[in-house]
Amino acid sequence: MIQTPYPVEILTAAQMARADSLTIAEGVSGMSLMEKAADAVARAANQFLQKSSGRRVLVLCGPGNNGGDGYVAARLLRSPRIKVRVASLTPRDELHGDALAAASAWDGPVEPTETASFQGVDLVIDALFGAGLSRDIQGPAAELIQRLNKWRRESGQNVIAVDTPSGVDGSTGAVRGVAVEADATVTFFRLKSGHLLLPGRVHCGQIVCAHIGIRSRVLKDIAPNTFVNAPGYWLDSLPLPRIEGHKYVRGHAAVMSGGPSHTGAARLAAQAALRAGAGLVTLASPSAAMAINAGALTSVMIREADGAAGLTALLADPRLNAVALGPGLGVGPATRAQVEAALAPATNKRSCVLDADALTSFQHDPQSLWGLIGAAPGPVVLTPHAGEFARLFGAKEEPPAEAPVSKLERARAAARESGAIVLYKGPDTVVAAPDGRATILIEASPWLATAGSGDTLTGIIAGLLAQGMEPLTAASCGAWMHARAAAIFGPGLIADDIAATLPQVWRELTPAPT
Ligand SMILES: NC(=O)C1=CN([C@@H]2O[C@H](COP(=O)(O)OP(=O)(O)OC[C@H]3O[C@@H](n4cnc5c(N)ncnc54)[C@H](O)[C@@H]3O)[C@@H](O)[C@H]2O)[C@@H](O)CC1
Ligand SMILES: [K+]
Repeated sequence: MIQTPYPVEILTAAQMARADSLTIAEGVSGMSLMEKAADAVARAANQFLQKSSGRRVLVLCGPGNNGGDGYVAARLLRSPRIKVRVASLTPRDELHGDALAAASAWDGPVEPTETASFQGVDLVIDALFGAGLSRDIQGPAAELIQRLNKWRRESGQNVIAVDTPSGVDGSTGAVRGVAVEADATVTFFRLKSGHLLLPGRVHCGQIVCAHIGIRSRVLKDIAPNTFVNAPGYWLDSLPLPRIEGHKYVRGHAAVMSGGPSHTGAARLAAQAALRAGAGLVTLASPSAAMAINAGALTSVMIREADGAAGLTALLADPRLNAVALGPGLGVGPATRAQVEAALAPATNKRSCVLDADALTSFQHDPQSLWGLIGAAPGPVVLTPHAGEFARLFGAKEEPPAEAPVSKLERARAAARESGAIVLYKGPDTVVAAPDGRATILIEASPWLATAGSGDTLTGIIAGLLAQGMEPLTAASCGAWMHARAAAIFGPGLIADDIAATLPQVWRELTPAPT
């Protein structure tokens, strides 16, 4: 069974500060948290040093408690075998609180960072800035980070970041001016959104989440609403077929096909819906494309459905409980009419996934789509990529550096505005619900950037919705399965391979028969 290496909740910097203060209020000292945090950093450093047979460590300390972690890690790491140097951005007499206490407990020399040399260093610990980063990095700190990144690239040696790579905003993943490129990042208690959102994620390298004595029960007070999109979040609600079940219990999904020269996208989606576990999948095909579609299908059923009227007639069957449309449909009024048919009020609950052309067809009038979603007979999932997202929700200009708005918050706002589950695609796919809950995908594969990959994702989600999975979980699980299949298949992947690899993903997720 696949294990998620991280706890499921994701915190903002403010929520993490609250977790700290609730813990301190329970009687745990800030210094004890710092000692444990530094111990986790020292352990990670030791692992790197063992692998590289390195012995010389340089710890770069900043002005706050992140720097404090650095001083403690330096003290814990130093041994007859391991030589540790400390360089600080700030003179010791300008430090306060736990950081000052940590610096005072370090009895070795402290160099100014301006003149600190990387010559002969095997490993650098970046303890410059963590959760307290509050503005763009400039001046001597920026020059130091540039020098560090250059040294890392040229020497091939490793960098471990404490809490976040300095310069990465822990909540948004944005680079504030310049940011450390790390091989590993050791964070504490829970991941922060900036660890998973781009570009922060790329700066983090491998992420370690260490226990430092903060109890999980503080989360009751904090009530986080962002989660790691990995099996830990949705495994319990994964629909599994039952021995006494039959195909109708597993739901019936419909996918609308485009015209004769645009049929492939819908077939990819339909195939993926079946592989995602829907009991039955029907491809709704315009009459002019029937021969082409029928000749290319086996387990997917086919029904003639011309335009919106044809779709309405098909959906009169109450057993069709999930419908997907968009891939290959074309942008324009005909597609808008089909979306209206799919979202038309009905007595049976029917989920709907809208992708690609079904979204772009509403680019000049998104309000009318929000109206349809509000009246729809069941949950609606929108799956825009960055371009479609900008067309539907406004191309929000890159935010000013003072207040970066993350992909996570943009997806959340979009879900609130549209009333739908919004799956904002990318290597850091975010899925957000109108009630504020959101997930960030942890599984990623560069091989997913291939034609038809999005059509497959649409189908997987439709297949999971057909089986009755709650929509935020269905969209999240769909995105994860899609990325996991691509990661398993790897080099040479084309969209057809994603559905073909889903059985392997299912095997990883389901308990072995006993
Ligand atoms: N009790 C706690 O709160 C714990 C905190 N821990 C560590 O403490 C860190 C947070 O500590 P702090 O809140 O002191 O914050 P930081 O140490 O991340 O940074 C705050 C300091 O950096 C300065 N600063 C912010 N942005 C700057 C910029 N762009 N250029 C130059 N200076 C800048 C601030 O003025 C302040 O002096 C965490 O990241 C973690 O490493 C850990 O020790 C675990 C326990
Ligand atoms: K750091």
